[in-house]
Amino acid sequence: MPVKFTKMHGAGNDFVMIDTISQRIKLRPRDIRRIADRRRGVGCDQVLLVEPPGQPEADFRYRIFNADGSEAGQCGNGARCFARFVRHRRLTHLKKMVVETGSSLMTLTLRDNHEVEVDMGPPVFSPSDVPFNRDQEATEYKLKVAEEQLRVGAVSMGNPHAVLRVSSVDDGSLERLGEAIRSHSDFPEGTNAGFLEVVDRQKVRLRVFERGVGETEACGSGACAAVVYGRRMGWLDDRVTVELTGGKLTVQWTGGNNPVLMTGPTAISFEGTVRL
Ligand SMILES: N[C@@H](CCC[C@H](N)C(=O)O)C(=O)O
Repeated sequence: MPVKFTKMHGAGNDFVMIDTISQRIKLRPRDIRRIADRRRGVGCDQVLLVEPPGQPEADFRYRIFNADGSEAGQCGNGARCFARFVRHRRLTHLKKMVVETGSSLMTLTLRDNHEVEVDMGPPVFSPSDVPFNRDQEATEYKLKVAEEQLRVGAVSMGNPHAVLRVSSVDDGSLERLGEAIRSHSDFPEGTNAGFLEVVDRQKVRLRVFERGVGETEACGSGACAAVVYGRRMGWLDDRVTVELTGGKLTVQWTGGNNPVLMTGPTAISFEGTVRL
């Protein structure tokens, strides 16, 4: 079966976008894995499926699948690419649109120079909603990984994130720790693991080991979770530049129940057809 796709990325977090409105197709987890395979398929961190909206307030709906075939509730960089994709494919003339994902309704705004701002909604801290196996909500928790006692923030941005402050993201042990945190049994649905280096109150460096993928060049929801945690801990201001391996994002959060705003680049790499 031939399936048309557009390959995109946001700061190096790469996506295969498939319009299932004009192509009447159903993809199984094994099809997703095949498409995401960097040797046997197109190659990407996530496959995003564009669908007609389910809720009346939404202009579109999209589903997010990690490279391993698992479905996720949120994808910040994917949301930016999604807004650019539906404009590029002339599926809408809107520059501001409401989009439904597995976990929320989000407002996406196209800005100049192919930048897109995403209103990610308020962060969620209640452990049962992250989900994270703790009885009491806290800004920071102890987490035992192998023999080490770590301190992490646990935040849901529509998907689960554990964030750990480190003195340098260039530390050689982060890969091992990232893998161990991603699959830690205290996160019953797994988690994305972010390592945050605070450069100053308005600038951080971040590496993210994503659930269902491994280390990615950027993670939009991970950038939001890291800034939220850093601001709650009193290390960061309301507006922060997040430097990831693949590029920079700007995250703004004024605290409390206010939404987290994330702005960053989008790029179209190529278009093609994959045979499943
Ligand atoms: N790359 C994303 C996050 C994608 C989903 C994540 N791996 C999960 O399983 O929760 C982003 O930019 O937010």
